[in-house]
Amino acid sequence: MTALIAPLTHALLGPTGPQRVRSSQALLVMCLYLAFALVLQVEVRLGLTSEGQGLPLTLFGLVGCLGFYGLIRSGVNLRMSEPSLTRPQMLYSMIAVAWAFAVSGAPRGATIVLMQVILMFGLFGLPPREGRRMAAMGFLMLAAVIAWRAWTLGDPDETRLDLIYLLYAGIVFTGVAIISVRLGHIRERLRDQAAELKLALARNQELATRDVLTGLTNRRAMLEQMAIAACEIERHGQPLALVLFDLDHFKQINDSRGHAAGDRVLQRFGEVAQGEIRAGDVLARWGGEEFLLLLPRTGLEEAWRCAERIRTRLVALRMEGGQPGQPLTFSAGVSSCRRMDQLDAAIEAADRAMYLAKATGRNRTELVAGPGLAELRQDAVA
Ligand SMILES: Nc1nc2c(ncn2[C@@H]2O[C@H](COP(=O)(O)OP(=O)(O)OP(=O)(O)O)[C@@H](O)[C@H]2O)c(=O)[nH]1
Repeated sequence: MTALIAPLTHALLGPTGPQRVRSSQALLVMCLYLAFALVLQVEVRLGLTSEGQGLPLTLFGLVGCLGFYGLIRSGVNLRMSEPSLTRPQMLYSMIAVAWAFAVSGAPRGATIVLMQVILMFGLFGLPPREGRRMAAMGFLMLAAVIAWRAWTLGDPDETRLDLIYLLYAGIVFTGVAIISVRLGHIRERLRDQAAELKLALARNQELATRDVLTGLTNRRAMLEQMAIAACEIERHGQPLALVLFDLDHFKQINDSRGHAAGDRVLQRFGEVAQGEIRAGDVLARWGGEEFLLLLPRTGLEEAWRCAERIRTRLVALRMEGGQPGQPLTFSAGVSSCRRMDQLDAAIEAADRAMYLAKATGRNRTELVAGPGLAELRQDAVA
């Protein structure tokens, strides 16, 4: 049974998404209309409405329902300024109801309820002002039909009754207009709350992924970024490189010039390094005075050059370092990773290389092992 229902639903409503919602609403309106046509037939059978007047109205409604469903199901509505077709559907239905008021005999007053149902549909799909405009239009349609009836029938009793119906319609439609204003306020509040929530989420995301002092990516977010970059290796086959920076003699900056000065140095280093890397690279504050640079699709040599570029730039700025008379410098370790499962080992290798740089005199960039380092260094100096 379910095997039958799913393709049938798909054929009737189309794939999921806004178009399916529109198709199902058009079908729902068609069902309501069929119920209305049935009641109209009962009126005809009971002799309250003439058959000659009931049939064209039934056809009018049916053509409208099928037409709107066809427009939506075929996707033609997507080329229109209002793909939901709420306004034209409402107008069409209101004309049908006004027509029903014109041709129904004694039960015509009940058609006002139908007009109300149509306006209620509009409450959800239209802005409040449009909803009010529709209510006014419904009222005017009824008034026009009543005027036409008074003109053609010339029966004062019927006209008096019609005017009473019109007054009731006025009350009902005013009520709908008031509800539309209230709904509009609720919708506005919901929109504001959704915007605030979005903002709060973005702020939370920022707090969760950024280092408060430097504004750089924090350690937790960096781990995620590295995992993503490592996954990418498997797709395009190019390695990723890591550079771990540790500012030299940083403790002495704190000790001699104070913690706030140390903070400013950390911030400044972040800015300088950030200015020297490519858009796809990620610089993170890894710990106290340690920074980790992730370079996707980059080999060891290129990463080493990048670290040296940052070092040259930093030294050129001649920021005051921890040692008296010496500029701020860093020691850095470079490593790379060619497989996802090598990522932890690559972080450790960068750490070991950084300690090697410290141990061999600071203010330098090291690789833990591997050939080519001497040549790299010579190239960099040249
Ligand atoms: N101002 C400031 N200092 C920090 C922060 N985080 C860590 N530190 C300090 O950074 C210093 C790191 O000192 P050490 O690990 O001894 O290293 P160092 O003095 O840079 O010496 P070497 O690394 O051997 O060159 C410590 O004094 C920490 O208190 C921070 O957010 N702000």
